[in-house]
Amino acid sequence: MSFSYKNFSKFLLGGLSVGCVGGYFAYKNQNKPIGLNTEVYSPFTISQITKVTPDASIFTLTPQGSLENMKNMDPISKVTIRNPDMQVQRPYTPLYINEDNFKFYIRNYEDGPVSSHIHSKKEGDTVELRGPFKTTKLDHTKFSRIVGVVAGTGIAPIYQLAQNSKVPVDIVYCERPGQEPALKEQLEKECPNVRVRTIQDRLIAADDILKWDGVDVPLSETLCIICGNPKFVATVAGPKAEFGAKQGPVKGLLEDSSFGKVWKL
Ligand SMILES: Cc1cc2nc3c(=O)[nH]c(=O)nc-3n(C[C@H](O)[C@H](O)[C@H](O)COP(=O)(O)OP(=O)(O)OC[C@H]3O[C@@H](n4cnc5c(N)ncnc54)[C@H](O)[C@@H]3O)c2cc1C
Repeated sequence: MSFSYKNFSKFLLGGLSVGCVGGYFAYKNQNKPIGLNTEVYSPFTISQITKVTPDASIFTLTPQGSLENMKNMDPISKVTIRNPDMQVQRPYTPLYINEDNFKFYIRNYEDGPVSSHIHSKKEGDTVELRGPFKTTKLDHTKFSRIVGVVAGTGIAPIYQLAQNSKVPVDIVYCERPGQEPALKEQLEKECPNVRVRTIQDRLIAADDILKWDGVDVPLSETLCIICGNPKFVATVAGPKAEFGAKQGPVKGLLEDSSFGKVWKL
């Protein structure tokens, strides 16, 4: 078979087209952000901001790159968000995992470099995320009931866990007087296994955590998770050890409780 000039031109043209199309996609992919990953920060668009309290909002963040690492996450997972101007990062807990976007409940601290950075943004703006990371090595699946003792945005990790747990979850939710216990009704509506007890106008007591009606799971099979600022955690279960992820001994209100495990987040 002779290979004419005409055939050769067709061959060359075909090759060039394939090369161009391949090159275009390679170029396009090269410029597309890689999506959520643990190594580098990746851009997310703020697709919605919903004000929940005067100083806290729910931010819906949509990845500008691949959705791949948004799936198959285990509770409790977190990501870090950074303020690129100051090179400061902080952990945040998505309320829902394994979705196409993240919803975060974030409180604004005026002197806080990362929370104020996020709150300075408007819908359509970009923030940078890295993750996902496991928040704790605790295996919650070993327990037949979970009690969450939370303050303020400490509701976020328990919210995520409750969404992904089939066992009963009883939550003691402490908020400042006059401050709306955000997400309470939403959580109870979405999760029939969840009950929320709110404490706003007084200090939390041991009975608030221990005494619930209609419980048939012994405390020895119950996991108690505490999440809030360090002072709150110390009041309920004693301070966490200062270095590393060490729990420190159980003190405070739960010192004499017989929970199967007490875990400070
Ligand atoms: C595992 C994990 C998950 C978290 N998830 C969330 C989340 O989903 N939503 C959320 O809003 N926050 C969450 N946080 C807290 C968050 O990481 C930051 O600490 C918080 O947003 C403040 O960061 P910042 O850089 O703005 O201020 P910082 O520089 O950290 O602090 C600024 C000021 O605010 C005070 N402050 C900071 N945090 C608290 C607090 N919790 N209570 C009282 N005073 C405080 C500090 O004492 C300081 O005066 C989480 C923390 C951890 C460890």
